[in-house]
Amino acid sequence: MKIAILPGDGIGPEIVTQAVKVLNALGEQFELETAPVGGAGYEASGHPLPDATLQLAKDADAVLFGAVGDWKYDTLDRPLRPEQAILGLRKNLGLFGNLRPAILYPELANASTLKPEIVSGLDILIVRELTGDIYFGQPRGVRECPDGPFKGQREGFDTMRYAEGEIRRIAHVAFQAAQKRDKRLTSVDKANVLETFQFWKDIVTDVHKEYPDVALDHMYVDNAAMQLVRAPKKFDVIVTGNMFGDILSDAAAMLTGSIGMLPSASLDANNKGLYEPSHGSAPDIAGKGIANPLATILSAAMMLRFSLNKEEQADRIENAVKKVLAQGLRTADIYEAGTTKVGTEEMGNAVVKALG
Ligand SMILES: NC(=O)C1=CN([C@@H]2O[C@H](COP(=O)(O)OP(=O)(O)OC[C@H]3O[C@@H](n4cnc5c(N)ncnc54)[C@H](O)[C@@H]3O)[C@@H](O)[C@H]2O)C=CC1
Ligand SMILES: CC(C)CC(=O)C(=O)O
Ligand SMILES: [Mg+2]
Repeated sequence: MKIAILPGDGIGPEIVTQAVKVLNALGEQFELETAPVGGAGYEASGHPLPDATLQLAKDADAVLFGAVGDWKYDTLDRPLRPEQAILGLRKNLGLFGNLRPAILYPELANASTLKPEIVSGLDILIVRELTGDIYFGQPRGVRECPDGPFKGQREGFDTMRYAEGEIRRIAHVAFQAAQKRDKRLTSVDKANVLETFQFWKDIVTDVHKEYPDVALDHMYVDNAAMQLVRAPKKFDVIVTGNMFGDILSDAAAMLTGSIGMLPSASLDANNKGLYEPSHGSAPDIAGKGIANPLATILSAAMMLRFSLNKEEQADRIENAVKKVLAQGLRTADIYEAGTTKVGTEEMGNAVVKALG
């Protein structure tokens, strides 16, 4: 089985190194091939998603991705900016289904900024559409404002759009995920304001007819943001568009103690996938050896489960993560008094040791 390893920028290489160590300790015969991506791709060959990196990702059975981006690239033309690499991989590989499970491990109940009684036992799944919406809609750019009080001035604009088929396929992913859980699905939209999301709501409602065993409700995204911090355990599965899912999943990350705990799977129609932590390249802590590698290690577990058909090995990794947390080991982002603060590498080593 071939796995493309794309560490990227910032803390990307630090956390991916730990996940690779864990994969190598499983005793499986994986073929791992590493390639530059993001700012590292730009430095290596003048493009954030070099042709060879994209080809490797296409040829592999799965992709393990770190993170891309650094402030120093923010003035480059947009097509050359590191973030285009992850957007390009998602689009080129057809990875429309993004699963972001927000699970609070009992040992981290006090690491969350919310009261333990609000978050303990939390286990929700955010299903984010990943290849459409305003992140990809055309046209976009900066132009001369054609009308209104600011006519003649420059204006920035983007296009929000969703095709029926795009909504249907992510709705099926979400309903099927809900069927395997508590059979409750909340579709998050902004149908009270946006045409795109009234359409979204109508299509999700139509797809629901095929899943009568799942209870569907609809919620506006502003209310969903509030409910996520007010009573997050009321959710089971959330399905939403690309931008709302991006924002809500960062909020959900804090319910689990830290964004360094939130893994993700980005899947195509055949469960081929890219696996990455939900966070970015964290330039503020890059190179310090303090980043939490657990979201990446847990993403590797999702890779084993969803794309490589190695359920038992996925369980081994997840159990090892539970074990190190029970041992009291914490990176700085989840540290609290009475626990043992460890760095990125020590945390990775502890997970390897706990594999059993
Ligand atoms: N998929 C990707 O590659 C993504 C890339 N980005 C890029 O990452 C760069 C930084 O973006 P930010 O908005 O700062 O978001 P970020 O997620 O990188 O960091 C936000 C905050 O969370 C902390 N953090 C993130 N991951 C952590 C970890 N594993 N352990 C401990 N603390 C962690 C950071 O130190 C920072 O204070 C930007 O260039 C952005 O475009 C952002 C999100 C996703
Ligand atoms: C480049 C961004 C769209 C990445 C991001 O924030 C995410 O996928 O969560
Ligand atoms: Mg994000």
